[in-house]
Amino acid sequence: MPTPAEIVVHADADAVAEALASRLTRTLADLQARGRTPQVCLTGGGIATKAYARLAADGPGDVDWSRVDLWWGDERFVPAADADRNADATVEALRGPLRLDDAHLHVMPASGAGLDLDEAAAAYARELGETVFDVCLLGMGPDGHVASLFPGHPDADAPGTVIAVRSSPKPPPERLSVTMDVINRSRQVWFCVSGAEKAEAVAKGVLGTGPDPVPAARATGTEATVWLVDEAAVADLPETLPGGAERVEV
Ligand SMILES: O=C(O)[C@H](O)[C@@H](O)[C@H](O)[C@H](O)COP(=O)(O)O
Repeated sequence: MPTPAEIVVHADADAVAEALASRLTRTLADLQARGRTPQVCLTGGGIATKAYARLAADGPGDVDWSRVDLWWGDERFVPAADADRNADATVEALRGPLRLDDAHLHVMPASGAGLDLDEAAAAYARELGETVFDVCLLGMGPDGHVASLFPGHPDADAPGTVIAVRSSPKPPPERLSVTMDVINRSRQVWFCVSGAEKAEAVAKGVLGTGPDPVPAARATGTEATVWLVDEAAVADLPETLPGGAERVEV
C-alpha cells in the first residue's frame, strides 16, 4: 500500500545530510535490537554523499555495520574505480570507519568485468532476489528522476527487478537500475533533496499531479515515505498538501 508522504524541512543541505545520517543510524540500531539484519538501498547524489561522510566520521556507535546489507538503487555502467561510479567512493569512505563486511556489500557490476549490460542487470537481479529494503534512499534529479528511472524514458516503467538502462538523458548513457516495483516494495522510502533547482520536481514528486507523474511521484514505501528536504527545495509546495501528506519544519 502506498503511504502518505511526510515532508521534513531542514534549513539547508548540510542539515538534511545530518538528519539523514542520524535517522539512518537510529533506524538501523532499532532494527538490530529487534534481531533483524537491515537491508538498506543506498543512492548517489550530493546529500547522500555528505551523509555518508557524517556516518564515517561518527563511527559505528550503536549499529553493527558488519551485519547491515548494503544495496544500490542504480549504478553508472563504467569500469570499476571510475570516478563516475556511485558505489565505489561510498564503499571506500565507509568500509574502514564503519567496519563493513564485504559479504554484506551488494555493489552493482562494473563494465569491463566480463558482463555486458544485460548480463550485469540479470546478475544483480539474481543477487537481489526477493529482498525487501527496510530503507530505500533516493536522491532526485531536477527532472524528477529517482535511481536511473528517468521521466519519459521507456525504461522508467520496465517490469522486473533490475534493468539495463540505455540512452540515459543524464550521462553516462548506460546504467543499471532497480525498478519502481523494487522501490515500492521497500518498507521505508526516504528522499533526500536540497536546493532551489529541485523545487519544481519536489512539488511534482509530492503532489504527483498530471497524467504522467514523474518517477519520484510514483515512489513510495509500504510503511513510510519521507522527504528529507531543505527550505529551498520546498519553495513550490503549497502549505496544504493533499492525500494525507504532512509537512514538518525542524
Ligand atoms: O547516478 C546518478 O547520476 C546520480 O546518482 C543521480 O541519480 C543522483 O542521485 C540524483 O541526480 C540526485 O543527485 P543530487 O542530489 O546530487 O542532485
